[in-house]
Order: sequence, then structure tokens, then C-alpha cells
Amino acid sequence: MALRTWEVEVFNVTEDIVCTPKYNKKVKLRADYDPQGISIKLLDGDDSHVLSEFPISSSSECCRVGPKSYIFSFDNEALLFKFGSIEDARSFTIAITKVKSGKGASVFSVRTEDSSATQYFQFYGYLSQQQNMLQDFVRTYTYQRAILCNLDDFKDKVILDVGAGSGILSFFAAQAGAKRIYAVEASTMAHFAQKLVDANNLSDSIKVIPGKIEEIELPEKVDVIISEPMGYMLYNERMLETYLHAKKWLLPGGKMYPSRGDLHIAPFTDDSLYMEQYSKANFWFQTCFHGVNLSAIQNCAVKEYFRQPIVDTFDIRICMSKSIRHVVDFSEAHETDLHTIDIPLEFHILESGTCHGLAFWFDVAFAGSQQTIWLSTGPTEPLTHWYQVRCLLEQPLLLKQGQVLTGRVLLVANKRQSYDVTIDLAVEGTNQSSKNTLDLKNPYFRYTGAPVQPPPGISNVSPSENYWSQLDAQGVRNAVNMVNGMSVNGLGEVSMDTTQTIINSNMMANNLIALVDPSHLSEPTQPNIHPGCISSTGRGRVAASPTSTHTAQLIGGAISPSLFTSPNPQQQQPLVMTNYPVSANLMIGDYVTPGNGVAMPAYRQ
Ligand SMILES: C[S@@+](CC[C@H](N)C(=O)[O-])C[C@H]1O[C@@H](n2cnc3c(N)ncnc32)[C@H](O)[C@@H]1O
Repeated sequence: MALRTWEVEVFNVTEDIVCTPKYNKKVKLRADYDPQGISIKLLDGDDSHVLSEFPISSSSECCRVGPKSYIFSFDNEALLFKFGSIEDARSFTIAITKVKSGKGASVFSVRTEDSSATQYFQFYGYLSQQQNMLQDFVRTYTYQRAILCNLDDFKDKVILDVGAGSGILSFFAAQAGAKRIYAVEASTMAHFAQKLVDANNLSDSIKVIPGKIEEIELPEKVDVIISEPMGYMLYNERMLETYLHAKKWLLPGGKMYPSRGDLHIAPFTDDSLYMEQYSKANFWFQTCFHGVNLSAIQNCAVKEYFRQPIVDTFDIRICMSKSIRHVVDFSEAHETDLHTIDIPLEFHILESGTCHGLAFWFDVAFAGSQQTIWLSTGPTEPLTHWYQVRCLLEQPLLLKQGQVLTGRVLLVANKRQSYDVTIDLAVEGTNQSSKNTLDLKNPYFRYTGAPVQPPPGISNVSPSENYWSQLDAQGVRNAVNMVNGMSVNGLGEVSMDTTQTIINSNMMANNLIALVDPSHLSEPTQPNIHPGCISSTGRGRVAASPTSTHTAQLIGGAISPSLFTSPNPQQQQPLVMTNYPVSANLMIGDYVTPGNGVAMPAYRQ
């Protein structure tokens, strides 16, 4: 995975320009890809021991000295490397000059601030963050299904996995019989992906390439590009541009997995969300906070809270009209199409009420040769780690059934790998309008695991009467008999809440692989789970506390059924925590502290 290795003598250079040997022997100098530039390692002759390591970026102080040497100045020392030949010194100089001058400036580095890229790839360098995505069962299983249900697209084909992370999609492509897979990953996760490839004996078919798609070279063009580049509201992270950029490596007629992305937008009503955001800013209304009058900036606080998109889930019935769909065809679109996205809106209002803003979710499709498979993050579907996103209006709009709400959503890409989102709405035939610009990089993560509430005022029958009649009907069902240890109700139905087998995620995944290779058929000894007791969507009958274990497991939709129970309570698997619990007040674009204490923004929860 090293870019290149040279043999050098290393000298310390004093202030008086006196050179003294640092190691008294020749050592190896190895240059590796690093998300910020190049990482230099000095190694003992047999490569087993790292003597010293330092990163080289565009701000490093260094230059060539004479035909065979190169000098680096650090805060506390200056090091001179003497190469064995002029040719070696020249090739090293070329590699360093590329980083220094930004000559290697790629589409990615031009559109991204250094600080944003550093934080971003640090985030994805954590195994815990990759685990979070892998454990989103809806996401991971749907990708596996999309690939294994379309064997014709993968068997004996050359594949490019864009942003491979742990390499999971490359492994799925290998399961589908791909001939060769290039797994390109820009974060340090590439090292772990390589370890997994080696340990799974797939190094002949999966080639891990550390680096950014915009900067690496491939030895050949590919038949299919696979990737999971979707962020919050589909576009956050600007990784879709990387995905589209990768098409420079796609053979004519090649396939994109996923092939299209649909952003859905609908006006919504939610008084409690609106009041919640507004009241937070009321803190600044205080005129005597420890003797200080804060009220001069209360309106700035309101603006700040309303600039935050809300990430959580909701009952679809808060939507006041059908959603509008904005489609991106990944086979046709160019990366520059995503720099400014202007979506015209026209909603026909189905229910009178107060419109507090626009709700967003997305679906992607894998249009394979054999089957089209959809992955949805919609509010009517099982929850995923993308949740849904809502953008509030500071000035809500009063809408009547039958009115037409028009306007636009304008997404303008920024150098922080995100978008400034402007929502602009007007009620046709009135002088009511409202506009707000939000910062998608700094959303407010509001999901607690609590079940979603239907909006008030939607009952057309007496809810109390309804409840008792349901209970009466239940009475028939609850005339319980026990048959062979299983409860059978008065209607002869077998209860799902027993310890009978149901489904297990690994079993499902293995049975999918067995389509290709029957030796993977799951043994009946797999641990079982109860689909009946806990909703795998995070919306079920779960305690609302964000610190409760169940909730912690469910948040994120991450929601691998195998985390749940095994048939024998004595042998229950330990409850594996995902990255949660999260505080209800956690801001994801801001800073969270992963287990190791490093503060960084969270791109996905
Ligand atoms: C959402 S994760 C998906 C990881 C993996 N494919 C999966 O499905 O679990 C996106 C990955 O793409 C990588 N990535 C983002 N931009 C990239 C770029 N320009 N070049 C290469 N990798 C990139 C990130 O470091 C991250 O590991």
C-alpha cells in the first residue's frame, strides 16, 4: 500500500549547518498515502521497526539540497535525507512537490476546505463509525440483496467500489462472482479493509487502493461502480459528486449501483417542534442573567436555531400534501450538476393547518439487469441511520385545504462538504410567504427512540370507544390455551411472543448468499430472535429514555436483529451498543466525542 520506498542516510542538521548522522546506518524511507498528503516513515532495514514518522502537507517546510539530498525543518529539529542516487532524490522530490504545490490539486481538494476533509476522513477512519453503518440492517441487507439478485451484472465483471470503507460492498460483489474489484478508500480505514480482504482470502480478487477517487489511478476501466455515497437529505457530505466523478473509470454501457436517487419534499405541520426550537432561544430573553442583560441577542439565537435542519423521524400524517420528487439519474448526471440544485415546488394542500416547514427524505434504486431493488428512508418505511430531515420556517404559513403552496428549494454546495439550503414558499392567491436558509452541515439531532406521535386532531371516531372495542375483541383472542409450551389463543393463532424461532439477520444474509453458493445455507442452530417484541425500526414499544439500553440499540435504525435475544435466556448475547446513546440536544454537525475522546463532527448517527 506504500506509494514508494527509498534507501537513505539521515542526518540531524544544527543551526550552524553541521550534519551529524542520526542512525549510523542506512534506513528505509517509506511514503504512504495520507488523507492530508503523504505520510513519511523511517524504517529499520528489515521494515519491522518504525524509527520515526511524520506527515507532509502543503505547509511543510522542506527543499532539495544539492543533487542527492532533501531537507525537512520541523519545530524542534531539521532532518537531511541523503539518497543513494540522483534518480532516487529526483523521484522523491517529484512526490513531495506534488503535495507542496497543490499541483496534484484534484477536483476534491479544489471543492473542499482542508479542515473539513481532515475531520471527514478522520470520522470515517474509526471502526465504530463503519460499524454504525454496517449495523444499519436495512441499508446493508438491501445493498447485499441488490447485488446478489443481479448476478448477471457482477459475475466475471470488473467492479469499482467508491469509498469502500470496511470493504463490505466489495465483499458482496465477490460473493456475486466478480472477477476483480477495486476498493478505493480515502480514510485510514483502507488498512482495515486490506486486513479483512487478506483474512477472507480474497486478495486475488479485491484490490484495496488507498486514496481519493479523484486522485487515484486504476489499471483498467470497470463494468460496474458500486457505492454508498448518500448523506442526510441525500446530498450532505457531497460524496455523490465523488460517485459521479468515478464514472471516468466506467466502460461505455457500464452500470451504476445505485442507479438513481429520489429526494422527496413535503410541507409539514408540527407545533411542538416549532415551539421547542423557539423556546430554546428564550434563554436569551433574560435581562438579569447573573446580573447581565442577554436580551439584545435573543433574535440572533432564534435565527441560529432555525438554521439547523432537524434530523429525526415523524408520522407521515404531519405532511400536508403529497411529496414532490426530485430525481437524479446517476448514469446521466455530471458531478457539477450537484453544485447548485434548484427544485421548483407546487403542493396541493390536503389538510388545513399551519405549515412549519418542509420535510425531506430520499429513496435510491438499484436498477439491475434482473431486478430493481429500492432502498427507502421514507417515514412510512423501517427507520435507517439517515432518519428524515425537516427544515423549519421561522414564520409559519396558514394553509387551507385546496390551496396551492408554491416556491422552491435551493441547495448551494459549500466547501465544508455540505449545502446551504434555502426554502422559499408562498401561498397562491394570498400575500403570505416565508423563506429560510439553513446550514445542512450543522443539523440538530433530535431522535430519542420515543415512538412517533400522530398529529393531534386526526380522529374521526371516538378514540375512547375505539380503545374499549379493541379490548373487547382482544378478549376473544386472549382466551389462551397452552399447547406444547406454545400459547394458542381463542382464534387458534400461535403467539409470536414465545421463544419459537423467527428470523435472524445473519440467517437472512446467509440465505441470500446461498442463492449463489448453497454451502452458506443457514443452520437451524443460528440464534433466533423475536420479531414480535421489539420493533427493529426504532419506532416500536420502546422506552423513551435516550439512555435506556433498548433505545440505545434501536437509535440509528441500526438495527441488526442479531443484536436481540437468543432462544435461551441464559445464553443471551450481550446487548451490543451502537454509537448511542445520544443526548436529545446533541448537534451532529457540531462535535461529538467518540469513545476515544476525540471531538469531531458526526456525519451519520
Ligand atoms: C458512507 S461510507 C460507506 C462505506 C462502505 N462502502 C459501506 O457501505 O459500508 C463512505 C466511505 O467513503 C469514503 N470516501 C468519501 N469520499 C471519498 C473519496 N473522495 N474518495 C475515496 N473514498 C471516499 C469515506 O472515507 C467512507 O469510508
